Amino acid sequence: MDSLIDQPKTPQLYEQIARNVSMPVSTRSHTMNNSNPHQGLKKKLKPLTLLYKQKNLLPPKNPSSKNRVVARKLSLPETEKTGNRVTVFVRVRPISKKEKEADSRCCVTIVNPRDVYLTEFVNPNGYLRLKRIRRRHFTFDACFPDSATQQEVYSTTTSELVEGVLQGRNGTVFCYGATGAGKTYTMLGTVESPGVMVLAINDLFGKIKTRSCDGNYAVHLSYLEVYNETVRDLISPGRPLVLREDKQGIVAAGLTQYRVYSTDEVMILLQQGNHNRTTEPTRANETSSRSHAVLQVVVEYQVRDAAMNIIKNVGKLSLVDLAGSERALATDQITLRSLEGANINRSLLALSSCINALVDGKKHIPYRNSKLTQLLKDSLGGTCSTVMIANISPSSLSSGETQNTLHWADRAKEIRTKTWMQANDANEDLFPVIETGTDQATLVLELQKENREMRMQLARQQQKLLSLEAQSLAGYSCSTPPSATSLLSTPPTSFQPNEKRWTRNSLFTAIYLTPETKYNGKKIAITVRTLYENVRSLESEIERMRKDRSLLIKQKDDAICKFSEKSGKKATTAETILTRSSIRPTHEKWKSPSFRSPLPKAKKRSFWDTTAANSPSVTALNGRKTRSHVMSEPTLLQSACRKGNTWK
Ligand SMILES: Nc1ncnc2c1ncn2[C@@H]1O[C@H](COP(=O)(O)OP(=O)(O)OP(=O)(O)O)[C@@H](O)[C@H]1O
Repeated sequence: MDSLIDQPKTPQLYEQIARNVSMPVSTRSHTMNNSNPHQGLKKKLKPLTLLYKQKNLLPPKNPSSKNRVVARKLSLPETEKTGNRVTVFVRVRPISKKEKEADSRCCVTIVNPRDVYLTEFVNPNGYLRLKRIRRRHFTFDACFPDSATQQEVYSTTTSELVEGVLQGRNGTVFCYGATGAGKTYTMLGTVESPGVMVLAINDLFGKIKTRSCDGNYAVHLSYLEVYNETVRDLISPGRPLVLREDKQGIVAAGLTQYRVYSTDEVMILLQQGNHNRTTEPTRANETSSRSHAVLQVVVEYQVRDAAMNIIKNVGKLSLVDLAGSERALATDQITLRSLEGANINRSLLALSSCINALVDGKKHIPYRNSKLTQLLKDSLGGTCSTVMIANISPSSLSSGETQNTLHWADRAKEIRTKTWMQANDANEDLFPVIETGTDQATLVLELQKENREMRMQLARQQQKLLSLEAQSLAGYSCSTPPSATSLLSTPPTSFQPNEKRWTRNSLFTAIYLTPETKYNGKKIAITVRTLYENVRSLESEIERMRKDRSLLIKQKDDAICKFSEKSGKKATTAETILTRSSIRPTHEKWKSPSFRSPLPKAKKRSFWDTTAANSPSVTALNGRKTRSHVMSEPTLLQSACRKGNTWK
C-alpha cells in the first residue's frame, strides 16, 4: 500500500483506491494484508488520509473547521453503483450552543467521504469500564460533515433522483433521525439556505422548461402530514384524509393537488403548509416537528425520443420529513406531548419493522402497522428509487440516538426496491387500505364477504358441472344406459393407460381440479373416468358384503352343528333352509334388472317373517323366537343386491 503513495496519481489509481474504500472493512483489510485484518488499521488508513489531502479530493480549505472532509460521490464503476438499492447518506449537524454549554464531546468522526466512526465514551464513574472507549464503524454512500452546504447535500443525494423523475420514474427522499438532529433543516432549510425540497423543485422547473418539446408542462404539488396516526392536508387543512391503494400506489383520498408554475409559488405553498404543521418545543428542539410531512410533486411533460416520436413523461417525487424519535423519561407525565411522542415512536418502530422484514426478505411486510409505512410502501418495497438521509447530532449527549439512527440507516442500505420489470412480473394484487380505527375488524368483514362470494361462485360452478355431467351421461347412454361392466371393460378412448389416475372417488374432484375443461371434449372423458372409478368402488363394496354374508352363514351353521351334537337333536343348518326354500332362486332373479317382485311389500315381509320364524333352527338356538337376527341376513342381502341392481 505504501508504494501506492509514491506512484503518480492517475485516475485509475484513484478509482482503485476508491473501490478499496467502498469495500467492507474486513474485506479491505484482508486484501491489503493477509495477516490479521485488524492489525495496524491506523497505518492502513494513513495513505488514504494522505490521498484525501490531495487537491483533487479536498474542498477549498476552511479555516474555521479543521480536517474538513466533504462528502463527494466516489467514481465507482457502473456495476458497483447502487442500482435499485436504497441509497443511504449521513449528515452530521453542527454541535449546538446548548450542547457546548453542557460540556458534551464530539462523538462522530467522518474519516473519508463514506466512512463514519461513532465513539462511545464510557461513564467516567463506571468502575469496571473506566478506560474503555468503543468505536463503531459504519459505511454509507456518502457522509456529510457539519460544514456541508445545502447545495452539496442536494447535488449528492437528490439531483440524480430528480433526473429519474424527469424521465418518468418515481423517487422518494426521506430524512430519518432523532429529534433535533437536523431533518427539517435538511429538507426545508431556511430562507437563506433552502433545503432539499426547494432545491429539487427549482431544479425540476429549470430542467423541465428546457426539455419540454412543446413548452407545455404540468407540475402538481400536494403537502400532507401524519399526526397522531391521522393524515391531514397541510395546504388546505380540513377533515382527516383516508388512505387508499390504487394502481399508482397509496394515495390520500381528497388531498388537494395544486398546479404550480414557478419555484416562488412553491415556496409560498410550502410556507403555508409549514405554518399548519404541528410543531412544539421539546427537550432537544425548540421547534420540533411533531408530525411526518410528505411533499409530493407530480411532473408531466412531453419530449421527443431519438425517432422524433412524442413521448409523455410522468414522474413523481416524494420528499418526506419524518418526525424525530424522542426518549421518554420515567419522570414524564402522560400529556399530549408524551402521547404524540408515543405515536411518533410507534410509527418509526413500524418503519423499522418494515426495514427489517424487507432486509430479511420476508414475504409479509407489515406496512399496515402505521400510516407512515403505508405512505412509504412504494418507496421501500415498490418500484421507486429511494434515498434516505440519516441526520445525526455529533454530541456525546445524544450518542444513544445517534447509534440507533446509524444502525437503522445501515440496515436500510440492504433494502432493494423493485425494478419496473420485476413489478410487472409480480403482478401483485391490490387491496384497499382500510382507514377506520377498527382496521382489523373491517378487514375481517371484508375477507368474510369475499369468502362468501367465492363460495357462491363455487356453488354455481358446481351446478353447471352437474348439468354437464348429466349431459355427458346422456351422450354415452344412447338408447340404453351403459352397464357398469361395459364401462369397466371399455374405458373411454381418451383415457390413456399411463395417464395418472384420480386418487379420490368423489364425483367432482376431477371436475374441480379442471374447471376450464368443462366445455371441451376432454371434460366428458374426465367425467366418465370418474364414474368408472365410482362404479369400481361400488362393485368391490358389493363383493365385500357378499363375502361377509357367507362368513356369517358359516359361523351360524357351525354354532347349530355344535348345539345339535350336544342336544342329540337333528338340526337343520341355515344353509339347508336357504337351499330348501325358494329364496335362492329369488336372489338370482333379483340380479336381473327386469325383476319386479310379484308380492306386495307387506306380503313380502310376512313371507320372510313366516319363513324365518318357523325355522326350527331359530327356535332351537335361542329357545324363543328371535327373528330379528335371521331377518337381518336376507334384508342385508336384499339391499346389497338392490344396490348392485342399480349398476347391473
Ligand atoms: N446542518 C446544519 N447546519 C446548521 N444548523 C443546523 C443544521 N442542522 C440542524 N441545524 C439546526 O439544528 C436545530 C434542529 O434542527 P431541526 O429542527 O432541523 O431538527 P429535526 O431533526 O427536524 O428535529 P425534530 O424531529 O424535532 O423536528 C435547528 O435550529 C437547525 O437550524
